Amino acid sequence: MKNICLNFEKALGVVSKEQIFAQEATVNACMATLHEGNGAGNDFLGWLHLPSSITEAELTEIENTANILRSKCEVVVAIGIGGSYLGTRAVVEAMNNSFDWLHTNDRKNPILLYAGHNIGEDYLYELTEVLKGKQFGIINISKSGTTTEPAIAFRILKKQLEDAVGKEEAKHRIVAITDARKGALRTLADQEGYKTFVIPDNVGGRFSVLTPVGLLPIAVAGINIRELVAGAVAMEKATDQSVPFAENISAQYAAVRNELYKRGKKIEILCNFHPKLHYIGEWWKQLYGESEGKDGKGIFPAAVDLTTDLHSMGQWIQEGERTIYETVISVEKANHSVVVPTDEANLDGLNFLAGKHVDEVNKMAELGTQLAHVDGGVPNIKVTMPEVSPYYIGQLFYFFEKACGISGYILGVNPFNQPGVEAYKKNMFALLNKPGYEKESEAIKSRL
Ligand SMILES: O=P(O)(O)OC[C@H]1O[C@H](O)[C@H](O)[C@@H](O)[C@@H]1O
Repeated sequence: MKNICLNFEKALGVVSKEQIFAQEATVNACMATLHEGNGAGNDFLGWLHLPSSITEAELTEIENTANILRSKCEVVVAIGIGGSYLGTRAVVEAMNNSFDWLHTNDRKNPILLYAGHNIGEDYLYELTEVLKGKQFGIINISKSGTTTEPAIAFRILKKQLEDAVGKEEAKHRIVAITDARKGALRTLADQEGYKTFVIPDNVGGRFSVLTPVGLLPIAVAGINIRELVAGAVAMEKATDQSVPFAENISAQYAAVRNELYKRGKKIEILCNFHPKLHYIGEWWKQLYGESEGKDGKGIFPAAVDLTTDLHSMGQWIQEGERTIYETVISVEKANHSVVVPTDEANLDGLNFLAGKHVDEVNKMAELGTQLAHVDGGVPNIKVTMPEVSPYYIGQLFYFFEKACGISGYILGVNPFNQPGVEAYKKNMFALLNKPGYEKESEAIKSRL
């Protein structure tokens, strides 16, 4: 098996190779801080050796539970937000057929739907409507067990399920993934007798995709979680502390992005030329946004789908403020084959493409875009994955996680907390008159 690889040749100019390699000692020190566990947020380092510590028994238990849900349900709703949602969706959207829900006959896998990642009344109405008359189950995922969005969705869907199949059967169709001891979801799950999986204390939400948080719903969708984990294990080895800087892609990516940041490149745009990787970008935005955006610092993580967004954001990227750089996820080969047909009339003038694979056209768009953006003053980093498969997505996850830990330490922040997320929650509870928020309610209302 190959590994994903990193190429930053086209990021050079604003910063030189020598300047990047001059960071080797700093990067190695940050890597050591991670591995020795003596830096900020060191109680959240469970992800570091997570892939290689997943046991056969854990995988089997997850697969067995997935099989129960798969045998009982046409639809499974994964409830969760942020780290309890994005990794699953990233894998499922990348691996499932893009028109999955239209494949209604002889389905091998239940349809996976999502809830709890917004507070949309219309979304929840439409979801509850579509579930009427369907055999469905629920995976309720919340590390803290107290997050409002998933809690509201669960309250609604739990009732619907119990009304449809009775309380007893509902218990067999609900799985909770939460803290071992704390939180409202833990209390509820224990009281109701749901099957539960634990999110380890030392794994933060945005680093949790390779725990049952991601593995259970991904397995329910019929995707091979063993390959996903195997890919992550391979990358855990390839980016280990023992691997020198010159060969360590996570170390290099962390160094390059910080060197660009120091030189005024404040925004990183993760680009894909593969529409099915859209949610990889969403997952990556949470990983880097929550890890680095604090203390008045941090690269702003943005993401675009190309060529789609070349027809909307392309102008800005080419000629807007020169504070951006790009990291392109490049997929070497497509999983399927579609060839551009010949057309006798050739009214669209496309016969010069006849006989070519669509992916060949896409690759030239990718190359042309890279050169145009580099010419326009946008440094370009490339992460190449041989194909879109669970194995290489597993590699990609771990590659970005490891680089994120190192990068956060280079930046001088605690990459493993997210104190800023609480501000909106506090205001929302005050505005909603949550018991215990009386003072805050009074204060916030006087500002309206
Ligand atoms: O899994 P939960 O505890 O419900 O948290 C879900 C998400 O929401 C929080 O507000 C955090 O900002 C995220 O880091 C977390 O992934």
